[in-house]
Amino acid sequence: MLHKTSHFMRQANFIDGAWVEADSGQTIDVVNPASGQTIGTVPKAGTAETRRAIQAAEAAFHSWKKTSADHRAKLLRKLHDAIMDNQDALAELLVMEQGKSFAEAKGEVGMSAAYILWYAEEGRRVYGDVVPSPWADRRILVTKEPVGVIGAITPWNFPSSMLARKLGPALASGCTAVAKPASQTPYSGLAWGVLCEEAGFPKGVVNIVTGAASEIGDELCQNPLVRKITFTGSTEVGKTLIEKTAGTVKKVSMELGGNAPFLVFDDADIDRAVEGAIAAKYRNSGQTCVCTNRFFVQAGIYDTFVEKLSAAAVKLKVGSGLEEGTQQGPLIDEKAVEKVEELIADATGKGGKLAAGGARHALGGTFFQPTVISNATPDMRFMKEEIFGPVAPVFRFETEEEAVNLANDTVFGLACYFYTGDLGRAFRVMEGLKYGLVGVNEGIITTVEAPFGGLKESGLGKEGGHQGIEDYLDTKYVCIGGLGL
Ligand SMILES: NC(=O)C1=CN([C@@H]2O[C@H](COP(=O)(O)OP(=O)(O)OC[C@H]3O[C@@H](n4cnc5c(N)ncnc54)[C@H](OP(=O)(O)O)[C@@H]3O)[C@@H](O)[C@H]2O)C=CC1
Ligand SMILES: O=C(O)CCCC(=O)O
Repeated sequence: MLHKTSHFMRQANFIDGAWVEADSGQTIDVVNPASGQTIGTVPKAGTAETRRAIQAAEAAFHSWKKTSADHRAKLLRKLHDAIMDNQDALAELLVMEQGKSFAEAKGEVGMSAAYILWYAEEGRRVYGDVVPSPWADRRILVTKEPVGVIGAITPWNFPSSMLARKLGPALASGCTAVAKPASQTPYSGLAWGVLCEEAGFPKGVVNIVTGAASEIGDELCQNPLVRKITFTGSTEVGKTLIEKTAGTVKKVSMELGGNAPFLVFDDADIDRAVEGAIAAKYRNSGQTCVCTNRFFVQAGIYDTFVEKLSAAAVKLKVGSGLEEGTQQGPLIDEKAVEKVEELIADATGKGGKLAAGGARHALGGTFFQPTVISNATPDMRFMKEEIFGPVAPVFRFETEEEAVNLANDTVFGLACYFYTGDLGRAFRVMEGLKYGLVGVNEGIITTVEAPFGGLKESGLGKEGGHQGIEDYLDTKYVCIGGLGL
C-alpha cells in the first residue's frame, strides 16, 4: 500500500469536523473483493450519530450559505487540486475496496476531481432573473438560494465519483452535506472527509457517516432539517427513499437502475461497434448502471458481430485490479456472482448459446469470465432484469421498428447506445428511444459537462452539466412594491 493510501484510509466517521467511532463501538468489516481478505473496519453508526451529523450540517449551513460563490469556488479548486495531487493513492484505495482495475479507478478519481472543478465554476453562474413587472410601481426579482442540508447516499460501484457529483453542486451552491457511502466501499467516501478537511472547508459543512443503511437512511429521509435527498443505487431502494421523504416533502434526485440496450444496424461500422460494445459492457466488470444489458443486432451482421465480440471478450485480461494490465477485476461479492450464474442458466435453459465464457474464472473467488450469449430471446430474464455483471446477451432483429420497440420494452430508461452509418436513421432512432442518455456510434458517453440521469424508473433529476446544480437550489420570487415610481 502506498504511504499516502493509508493516510486516506480512515476507519472512523467524520462528524462536525471530528473523526469519531460509532456510539456503540460496533464496526463493519471491509473486504477486498480480489482477495476475500478483510482490509479494515468502519464504524457501524445509526440514528443518533446521523442526527448529530445533520445538526452539525444545519449549524454550519447558517454561515456557509453566506459565503460568496467566489470563496466557495476557491475552496473547491483547492479540493480539486488535492484530489489530483493524490490521484494514485485514492485510486489504490478504490481498487482495494471495490475491485476495478487501477486504470479505471484512476479514471474515476480524475472524474471526481473534474466534477469538483466544474461545479466550482457553475456555482459562480447561479443566476436569477429580473422579470418585467406588470405593475408600474413594483419590481420583480427571482433569486436562487441553497436548499440547506442535503443527505447523499451512494453505491459501491463508483464510490468516489458518485459522491463528487453530489458534493460538487451542494458545496458550490452553499448547501452542507451528510453523506452515507456504501458499506462495501466506505473508504473512498470517508477519504472525502480527509480531502475536505485539508482543503479548508469549515467543520460541519461535510459530514460522513457509515453503518446501518436503514437507520441512517430513515433519519436522513425523515429529519425535517434535511431539505434534499440525493441517491444513486438500486431502483428498489430508491423507491423506498422517495416514499420516506414524502412526510417532510423534500427535494429528491434519484440515479437508479438501468437496462441499457445497444443496437447495431446492418449499416454500422462493425469494428467500431465491437469496440464500443466491449467498453459499454465489460467496464467495471459490467457493474455500472449504464453498462449494456441487452445487445440487439440486425440479422445481416448478427453472426459476424457475435463472432467479433466473443473474440474481443475472451482477450480481456481478468485479474486483481492492482496487477499491471488488468482489464476486468472481480465482481463485488458472491451474491453478484450467483445472480450472474442464475441469469446464464436461465438463458441457456431457454435456447441461449455460450459464445464466450459462461463460468467462474480460474482465479476463483468472485472473478468471472467475460461472457457472450447468442440466440438471446425476449423471454430470458435479462430482457427485464439488470445483470450487473460481465455477461453480454445478443438478440437478433429484422427491422428498425422492431429494434426500437424491443429496446423500449422495459421500465428503465437510463442509457442506450446504437450504431448506424445512416444519418436519417440516427435521428429516427435517437428520437424513438425513451432514454435519458443516448450514445450514437459511442459506447462511453459520461462526462462532467453533460447532464446524466434517467427517465421512467431509472430516476429523477440530472447530475453533471449546468443542470446538475439546479436541484440544490430553491427559487424565490420577490415582489418589491411601494417604490413610488
Ligand atoms: N444505479 C446504480 O448505479 C446502481 C445500481 N445498483 C443495482 O442494485 C443492485 C443491488 O446493489 P446494492 O448495493 O444492494 O444497491 P443498494 O441500492 O442497496 O445500495 C446503494 C446504497 O443505498 C444504501 N441503502 C441500502 N438500503 C437502504 C435503505 N433502506 N435506506 C437507505 N439507504 C439504503 C446502501 O447502503 P449499504 O451499502 O450500507 O447497504 C448503499 O449506500 C445491484 O446489483 C444493481 O443491480 C447497485 C448499485 C448502483
Ligand atoms: O453506474 C453508475 O451509477 C454511474 C456510471 C458513471 C459512469 O458512467 O462513469
